[in-house]
Amino acid sequence: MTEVNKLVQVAGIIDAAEADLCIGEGADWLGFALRLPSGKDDIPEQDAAAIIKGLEAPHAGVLISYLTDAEEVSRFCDELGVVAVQLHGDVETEQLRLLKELRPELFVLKSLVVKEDNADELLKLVDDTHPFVDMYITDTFDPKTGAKGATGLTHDWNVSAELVRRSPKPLMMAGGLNPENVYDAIRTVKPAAVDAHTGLEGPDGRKDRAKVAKFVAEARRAFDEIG
Ligand SMILES: O=C(O)c1ccccc1N[C@@H]1O[C@H](COP(=O)(O)O)[C@@H](O)[C@H]1O
Repeated sequence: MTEVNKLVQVAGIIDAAEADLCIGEGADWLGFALRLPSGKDDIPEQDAAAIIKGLEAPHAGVLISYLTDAEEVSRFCDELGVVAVQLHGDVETEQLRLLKELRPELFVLKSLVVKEDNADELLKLVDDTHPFVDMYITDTFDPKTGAKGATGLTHDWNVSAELVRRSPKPLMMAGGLNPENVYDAIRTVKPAAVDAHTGLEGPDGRKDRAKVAKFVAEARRAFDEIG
């Protein structure tokens, strides 16, 4: 697995062509959002599994999920062949503990959904869960829709920076990142990794090659500068 530092992830992969495009332009990890509460996944599970199984290290597939039950998460990760899972639901700490016990080798990312004034709540979540989490991922709450992922919205980067300073585990920064803001985001927040979904899409809803290429290049430039 890629060293989980200076890592660039692209989320919301919808088919093999898009996966090839992202890997070709230098992304490290690919995120697949599956079993979404809406019931409208962008890619069939068997297609995601086939892409994930074809990825060669250091590239890896990541399950993006709202599942909250450790055994269900573990089974689904097995079916897909992922080495990492990103948990966006309200997972109880006990389920995170159980997941680590069941699957110590599985790389677990837990989302921290930044709202207007929930920084203290997120810091407490980090305090409670960090022994069972490998990396945190920020995301942005959209108060208009109640959405907690892939909103395309940025949040207060001061909160992200505070989370990076206070968390004993590394942090992947996400939420409204795009080729134009990722350089400043990394220099301001100093995360270990970055991730983007909607900011890399063209008007057709597919990943835009030029946007992915610039996102990766700008992220690498900023990571090199922060050392
Ligand atoms: O990618 C998705 O479809 C998704 C669905 C449900 C929860 C999270 C999801 N993706 C994560 O959201 C962040 C931020 O997205 P955006 O860049 O603001 O559009 C993205 O990095 C994914 O990890």
